[in-house]
Amino acid sequence: MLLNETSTPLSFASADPHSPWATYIAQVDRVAPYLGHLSKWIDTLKRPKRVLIVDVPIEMDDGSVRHFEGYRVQHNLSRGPGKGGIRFHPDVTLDEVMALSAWMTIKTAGVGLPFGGAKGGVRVDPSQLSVKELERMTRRYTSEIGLIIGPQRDIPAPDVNTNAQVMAWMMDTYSMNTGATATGVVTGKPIHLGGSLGRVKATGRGVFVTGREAARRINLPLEGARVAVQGFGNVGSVAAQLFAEAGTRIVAVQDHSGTIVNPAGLDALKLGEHVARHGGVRGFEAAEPADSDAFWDVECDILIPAALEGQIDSARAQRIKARLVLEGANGPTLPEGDDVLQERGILVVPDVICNAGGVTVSYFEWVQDFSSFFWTEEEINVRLDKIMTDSLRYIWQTADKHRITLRTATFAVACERILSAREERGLYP
Ligand SMILES: NC(=O)C1=CN([C@@H]2O[C@H](COP(=O)(O)OP(=O)(O)OC[C@H]3O[C@@H](n4cnc5c(N)ncnc54)[C@H](O)[C@@H]3O)[C@@H](O)[C@H]2O)C=CC1
Ligand SMILES: O=C(O)CCC(=O)C(=O)O
Repeated sequence: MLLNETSTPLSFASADPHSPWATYIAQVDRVAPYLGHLSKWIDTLKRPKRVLIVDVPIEMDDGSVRHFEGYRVQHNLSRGPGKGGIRFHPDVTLDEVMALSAWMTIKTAGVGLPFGGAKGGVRVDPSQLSVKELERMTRRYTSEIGLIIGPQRDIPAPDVNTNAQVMAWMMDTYSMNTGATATGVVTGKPIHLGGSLGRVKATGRGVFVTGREAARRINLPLEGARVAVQGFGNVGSVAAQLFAEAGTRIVAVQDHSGTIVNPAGLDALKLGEHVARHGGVRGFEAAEPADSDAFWDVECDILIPAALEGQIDSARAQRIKARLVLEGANGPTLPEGDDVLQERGILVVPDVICNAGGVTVSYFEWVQDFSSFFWTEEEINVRLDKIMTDSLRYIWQTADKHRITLRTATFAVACERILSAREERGLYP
């Protein structure tokens, strides 16, 4: 009988100790002492199950041909098909997609969804492509990863710089290639194509729900609380709007275009309209521009990083004024940043539970597509709220029991589920 797993080091992970994959590995190492006998399977979590690197050549509008590098990583499939978004960004790397897929494994298990973890990406700046070029690239990428995705195998969804239109092209391409309409192959689709009501706002809504519960526990009234948000895309804008509706003041927003502040609170809906028109927060009239680094010194009660990874290192963690950090983004805090925030008594609701609202409603979409029976938005929001609230409560009990952070507690809850499934399936799931 095999007692312990051993593994050779991965040859394709980045050597950078601050890379997203290195961050994920440090987080897994922290949970090992809380896994009991299951810790002998932990190497399973330190290696992606399957990594696909694809060449995506497309014809540009001027007739030239350009090649883009794309990835789909299935980190773990012990509990069900792979699930996770697709990112289009010029800085996408394999290391990053591996980490994002691994965080999906933890996230789906942490909220009890019957999925494993996967993620995909293309190294491209989509703002430099025409709509037709973007469509051609999406379709070619989908055909290339068509080898490993499918409604029962691995189900992509939106992430940074991808949206319902991109999901529609992916669904159509997969359906053409397989010869039958397959709505369940992606989630986050337009409503007419089997998309779910509530999916667009689901991730931001989940950030709000977990934030509301965490604020209640630390006796932080939302009425009048000051909120700073980094990233005003799908996740950040919806979270900001829901927090504003709950009576908070949005005092600072940063995105790729700039940083704006207004200590009296800015109108999140109007800012959303400005971003839709101008492509970023820069130039919003009802706020002052600020230096990008000054964002980390802003006087606030709640900080919502909702942009990219690796934003909160130990130096920034020393400067943050908030009492509560809600990780809308995946991987925004480095392990050393986590340590500083913990020492300073700043509560972090980690990505792997905080932003799980998106994949939860993706699960609802997948279920609705299979049953061809669609729910009302109210049903979706009520079920989402319950899953997020119940999951956070259980994670909090685990954190209290072991006196560990919410991040390590979410990993403990999730890893227990993943590694039990692995053990029950046998040696080689
Ligand atoms: N869309 C979804 O359903 C989910 C997204 N997430 C995570 O949330 C984060 C944001 O994703 P989305 O809102 O979907 O993407 P998005 O593409 O809609 O928005 C991204 C936002 O980040 C900003 N940004 C980009 N680079 C930046 C920089 N260097 N500094 C400051 N801001 C910058 C952009 O300006 C934009 O406002 C990502 O970490 C993503 O993985 C997590 C769970 C689900
Ligand atoms: O909705 C999904 O399936 C995945 C969303 C995602 O990529 C994430 O939670 O990071």
